[in-house]
Amino acid sequence: MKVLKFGGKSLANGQGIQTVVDIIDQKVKKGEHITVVLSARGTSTDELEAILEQAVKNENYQEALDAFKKYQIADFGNVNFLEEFEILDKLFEGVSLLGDYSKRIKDQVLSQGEVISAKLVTHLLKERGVNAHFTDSRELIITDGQFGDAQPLDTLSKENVVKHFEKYNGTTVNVVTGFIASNAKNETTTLGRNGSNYTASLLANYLNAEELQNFTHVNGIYTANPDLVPDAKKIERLSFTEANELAYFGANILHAKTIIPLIEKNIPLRILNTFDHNNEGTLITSEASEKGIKSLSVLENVSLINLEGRGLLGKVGVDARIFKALAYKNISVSIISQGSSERGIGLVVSADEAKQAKATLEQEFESDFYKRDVSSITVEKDVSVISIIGQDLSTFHKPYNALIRNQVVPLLFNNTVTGKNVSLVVKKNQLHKALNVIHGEIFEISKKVNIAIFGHGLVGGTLIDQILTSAKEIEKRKKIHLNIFAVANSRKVLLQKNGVKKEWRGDLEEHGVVYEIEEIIKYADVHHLENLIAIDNTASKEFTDHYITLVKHGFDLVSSNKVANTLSFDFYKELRKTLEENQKQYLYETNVGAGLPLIDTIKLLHLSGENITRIKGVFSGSLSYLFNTYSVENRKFSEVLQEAIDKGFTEPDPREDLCGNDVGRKLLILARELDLSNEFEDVQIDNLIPENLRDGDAASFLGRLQELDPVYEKIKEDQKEKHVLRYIGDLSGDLSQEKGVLEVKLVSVPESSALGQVKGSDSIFEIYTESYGDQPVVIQGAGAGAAVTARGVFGDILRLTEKG
Ligand SMILES: NC(=O)C1=CN([C@@H]2O[C@H](COP(=O)(O)OP(=O)(O)OC[C@H]3O[C@@H](n4cnc5c(N)ncnc54)[C@H](O)[C@@H]3O)[C@@H](O)[C@H]2O)C=CC1
Ligand SMILES: N[C@@H](CC=O)C(=O)O
Repeated sequence: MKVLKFGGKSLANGQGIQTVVDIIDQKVKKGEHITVVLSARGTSTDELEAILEQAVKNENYQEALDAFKKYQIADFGNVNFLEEFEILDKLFEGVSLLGDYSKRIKDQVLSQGEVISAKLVTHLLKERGVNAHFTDSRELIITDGQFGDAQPLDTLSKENVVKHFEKYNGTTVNVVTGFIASNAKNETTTLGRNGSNYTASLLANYLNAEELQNFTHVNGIYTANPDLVPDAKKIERLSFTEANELAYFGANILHAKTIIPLIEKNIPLRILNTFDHNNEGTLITSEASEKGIKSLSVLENVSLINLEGRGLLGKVGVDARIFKALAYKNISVSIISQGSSERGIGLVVSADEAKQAKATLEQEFESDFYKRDVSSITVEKDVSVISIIGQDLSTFHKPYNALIRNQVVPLLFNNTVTGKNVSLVVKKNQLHKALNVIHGEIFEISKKVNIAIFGHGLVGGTLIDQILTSAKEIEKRKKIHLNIFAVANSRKVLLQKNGVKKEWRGDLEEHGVVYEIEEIIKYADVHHLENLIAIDNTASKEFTDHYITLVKHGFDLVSSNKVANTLSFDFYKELRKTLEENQKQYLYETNVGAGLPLIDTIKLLHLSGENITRIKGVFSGSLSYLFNTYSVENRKFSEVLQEAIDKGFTEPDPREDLCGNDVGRKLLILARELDLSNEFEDVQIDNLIPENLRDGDAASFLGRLQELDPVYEKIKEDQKEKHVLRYIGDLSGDLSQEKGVLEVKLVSVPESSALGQVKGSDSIFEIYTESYGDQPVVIQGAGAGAAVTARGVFGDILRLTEKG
């Protein structure tokens, strides 16, 4: 036989109650032998309790009582609830007159909810032709006399149940009231909250059921509450021991006491969804899962009490006094943690008891305050407890580090030695983010990385498209979910917390809003977005002003923009200090050599103690293309320059390349990687723009490109034979000193030399070091272009996700 238990939400008016009847009917038709245990319908128990409170205060409860009755009758006018309604009328009237009620009376009131529920379902089943039998559990389950939370007397109860089921067996479906029972004097008692589940597991035990099916309104037990963690996954199988841990830590679908009768007889428990027939739910058996489960549970509405004092050190019995004083006031402590120095003790209590707990402790430690042994007792009101069940300390660093990276610093944490769980107290306003961060870290579910992209021109736009194209594959291979939640230009931003789609350009036009950087930060905060990365694909100085703010608000940074690394050395250091303080990263591999792995290589060589003595080469992709082509082809300088612009090799303002600033910046960035403290002003630059063309805006300059032609024709002609022009950067001098020599210049080199061999838009970097001697490490390849640069930025994003 299977025992089926239906909860309040399943039995609510409308779809619920009809579905419950359908489920039972179908099982009977299939020939299954079943027994049904029911809770009160909808929120009946809470409503009856509220009416009782109104009655005891002599308030007008009639309206609420009428609403309760109306709900119960609803479309079921032909079911007779007169007896139950009369009982309620009398009980409430009495309570109202007396201005008092006992737990005994309360049990009588609440029990009507289950009686009405079972009576109704029995009636509806009979209408369908099912041989249903209303079974009042008060005639079966006998308890001690403790009203409100009675304990079943097993031998007697079992005898009654077995006898009853012998009498009503075969095709009969017993529809049993959950939650309620009676004592030896035949008075109504109740089994406490979750009592209906308890009734169901007692029946399953007494009747040696093959399975207990608990029908709820959720698909089973999840790795975390899906309302708080959208990525939460259903757990297919659990062991009773694991379920017990979950039950203890607030997974209110289970309660420890309801599992014990099942464990005793090894009866599987399946948690099912009344409203989703196709779902197999979660199966709980005595078999331990191989890997051990992990799950997150949350205690909300708790407060953290902190007791501090130097004089507590080594004092005997402080904890005992805390517990005793609080126990005396019936205040339960869910977590206690104390430093080895015993100077501070933190304890978690229910939020509504925090004020009383503080007062109680202040009274208990009054003389210790006087002696200055205790200095303060404070309450942190808005906190929550997250318990990572199945977590031991060997791998706890992973979720913990992820929390810190996301700027969630737990106020307190503790673990059990054998129970394999770690609990963390966090500020309530960080709960949502903390849960999602931990969840992403401990489950083999994709870790979500939330990206804000600033600048969607050539590089930025290509990057967005590259990410959207590869996102699925990356998620499959690396379990990283790249979510672009913001795309901004200098005027507008498109904000989509679940990620922009391939139509982002049109969406930005249509739904983009004017913004300040603070609003993007706030958006990420309000939507609890974790693992934040801001990408700067602008060429803007103004945007770099936001870097420090972004880092302070938990963003890692990636930039193709070179400006931030070439502002004053003071800013350079301040940014790095802020990054360190906030444990954030800043990656900018594309700043020099676009997608080439240059910065990483130099960093590694330098960090490993390799003495870099000189770096020399063609640093600019656009100018490489310009001079490589112009040197060997019989074309006008202006024509080739326009081609470089059209191919997307130049800066947004091409004069930045031609005036040498772009190469100067790259050189300075490399110098600073070697710990040199040069400023931009230290770079000696050959400006390729003749003086008469330097003033004015970019558009007017582009209109006068032909004026460059005679200048460069002469330079080309003045070269030695078999020589070509190259615009190079050169970092030299004694690089062990504070500053190096940084030069950017146009040179004529033999076409057979390494520099002379460079083709297309390739950059070439010769890195001279002590160990490598005269033979430099050479890195060569495409040094400009939207696709390679965007790919380089993408690489930095992936590097960051791996560091996490
Ligand atoms: N093109 C290339 O080969 C390479 C470019 N880079 C760098 O990539 C960056 C982007 O270059 P492109 O895409 O070619 O430029 P672009 O001019 O095509 O795009 C720049 C974008 O930045 C936006 N923008 C400007 N100021 C902004 C602000 N304050 N806030 C938000 N958005 C702002 C503009 O609206 C535009 O969408 C530059 O810093 C460049 O130095 C780096 C390596 C190679
Ligand atoms: N304009 C730059 C682009 C890469 O940094 C270049 O030409 O190299």
